[in-house]
Amino acid sequence: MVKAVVIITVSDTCFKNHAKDESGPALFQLVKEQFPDAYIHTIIVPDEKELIERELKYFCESNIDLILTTGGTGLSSRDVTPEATKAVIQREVPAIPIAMTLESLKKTPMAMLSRATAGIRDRTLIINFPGSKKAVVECIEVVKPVLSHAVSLLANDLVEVRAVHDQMQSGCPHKTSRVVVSKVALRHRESPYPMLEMTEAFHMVDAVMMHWTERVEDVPIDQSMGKVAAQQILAKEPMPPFPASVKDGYACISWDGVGIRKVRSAVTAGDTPAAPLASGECARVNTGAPIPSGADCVVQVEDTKLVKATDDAETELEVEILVVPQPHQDVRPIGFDISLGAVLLEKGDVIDAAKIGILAGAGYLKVPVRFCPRVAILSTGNELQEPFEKTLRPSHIRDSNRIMLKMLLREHGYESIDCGIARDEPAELASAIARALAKCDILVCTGGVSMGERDLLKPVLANDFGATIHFGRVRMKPGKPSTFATCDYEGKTKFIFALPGNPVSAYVCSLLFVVRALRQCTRYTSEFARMRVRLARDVKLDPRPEYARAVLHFPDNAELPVATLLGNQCSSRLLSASGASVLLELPGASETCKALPSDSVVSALVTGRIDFSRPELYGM
Ligand SMILES: Nc1nc2c(c(=O)[nH]1)N[C@H]1C(S)=C(S)[C@@H](COP(=O)(O)OP(=O)(O)OC[C@H]3O[C@@H](n4cnc5c(N)ncnc54)[C@H](O)[C@@H]3O)O[C@H]1N2
Ligand code: MOO
Ligand SMILES: [Mg+2]
Repeated sequence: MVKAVVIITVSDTCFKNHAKDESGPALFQLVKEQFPDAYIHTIIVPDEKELIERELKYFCESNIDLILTTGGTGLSSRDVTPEATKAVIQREVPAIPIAMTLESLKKTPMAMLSRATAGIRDRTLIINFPGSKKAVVECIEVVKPVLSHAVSLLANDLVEVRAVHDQMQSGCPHKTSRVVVSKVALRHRESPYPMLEMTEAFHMVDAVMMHWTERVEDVPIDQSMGKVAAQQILAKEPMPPFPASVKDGYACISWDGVGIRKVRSAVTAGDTPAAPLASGECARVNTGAPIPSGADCVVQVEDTKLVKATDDAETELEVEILVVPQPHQDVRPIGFDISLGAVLLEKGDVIDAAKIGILAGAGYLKVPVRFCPRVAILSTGNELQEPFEKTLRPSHIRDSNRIMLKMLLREHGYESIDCGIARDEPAELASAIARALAKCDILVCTGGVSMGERDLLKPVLANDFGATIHFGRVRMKPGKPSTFATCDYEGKTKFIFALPGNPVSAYVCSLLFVVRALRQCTRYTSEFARMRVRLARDVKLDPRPEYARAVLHFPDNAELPVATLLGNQCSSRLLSASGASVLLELPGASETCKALPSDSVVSALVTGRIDFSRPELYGM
């Protein structure tokens, strides 16, 4: 059955003036008569090969059964429709243009000058028609009898392909999707997702991720930097494990006082002392060397005098102690630095360089830390190009979200896996998500969560992955369509934060949901530090509670820092997050309060750095 048809008029003239298009509307009428229940979409494009190709591919990937083009099949240099078609089809159907040409030749020899082609891409049949209305009417009559059957054949093929794919690993790169792009006129006019308050959304994430926050992993100490200790660690050895000299000098018996000592032995660091000292004897020792038994103090070399040595001066035989030694002087007793059983790490401690040194010194090679989930980042959107691409195609933008989120997570101490860009096509989204889920515990994707007909994230998650959408809207600005879902993938629970595509929304929601969740998993507290600040200027309130990006100033003698918003807070304007130290928690507007005057005190979440290297920003 033919369910969806696209008619593309290819003509520079009609593109400039849609009113001039006669063959497109004629085709529309004829298709409508034959398939009254089909969804029919028409567009006009100029005679540009790349553009035609792009549109053909786009509609082939959108579950369209039949694409009919009209125009651009002649001999002029601008006529490129057959070339564009040949570039996208995988198999030609040569008999269709032959049949059309044979019929047209009965009317006019001009039919010889049409280069129309026909072919198949995936499950879509594409047929070129000439540009004139008369030719279109004649040609459609020729193909009419086979259209329905051809489309059914292609659709049946797909059923088979789907069955094979369903049996295959869901990580298959060619995953098909159960989501059919619905007719745009039938889309929701109201979001079906209830709007959660922020606190409800946080509670939901906490509750759903709770069992993860208890997970612990043992990591080698050199990979534990910045992680949080998951249990108390006690010293299993004292440090030092022997009484050690603090100075380079002579280990003595303090009771002997000042006077001449026989130098009995020499002990450098790492040596084992030979014999115990007797009264009147000393042992030469170095810093860190063990004190021989019998000795109870060390006299530094500066407080002694050489009395007698061997002729070759290789060995000291006698020294004089010049300063009265005190018992225990310059000796670190066993366990002086760390006693046996002392606490090396408390549960919840953030591991730093010194702690790693302590663990190494105490013989710990691994340390139990809070488990850090693997995070993957995926951008979605037909309009997205890679930042490194030289030229920007028409109506395209560069993907800024992916790298921004990667770096934002890194700023907060978390690494992530880059999963590229997926187009807004159900099958492509499904395979990109499947590939990402295979590599991660938490998937962060951006785009495609709002109300547009190409916003397919939620249906793809629900239908293709059986995901539970815990929330799909939150009363917040920016970030209203923020979505949180979980699904089982390859027997494991995966957490999905599907964030809005607007870059600022992605930035703020990543902080408030993703970084927060990661902190909850990896630390014992998820909260950002909160501080009270004064508004530098009046602020108009949005109906939704707003997270405004701001910098702080610290005026002399002011009791609170002063916050200045980083310009226009529109959710597409990433400059408003550039250099932000805090997110101001502005309340939603009420009947009685629609704005906050300057000097009002509001709370601010410290989500960024305070850059003191730019004093002009901070009023210093
Ligand atoms: N009828 C309604 N429309 C919209 C609503 C609504 O409630 N009703 N919500 C608006 C809000 S709020 C937001 S936020 C956006 C969220 O949009 P989506 O998540 O569906 O994202 P997209 O439509 O894919 O893109 C939105 C915007 O962001 C740009 N974008 C997307 N990805 C990237 C990227 N990786 N790098 C840079 N820029 C990106 C994209 O081009 C769009 O301009 O929906 C509103 N609409
Ligand atoms: O909620 Mo949207 O993120 O304002 O732009
Ligand atoms: Mg959208």
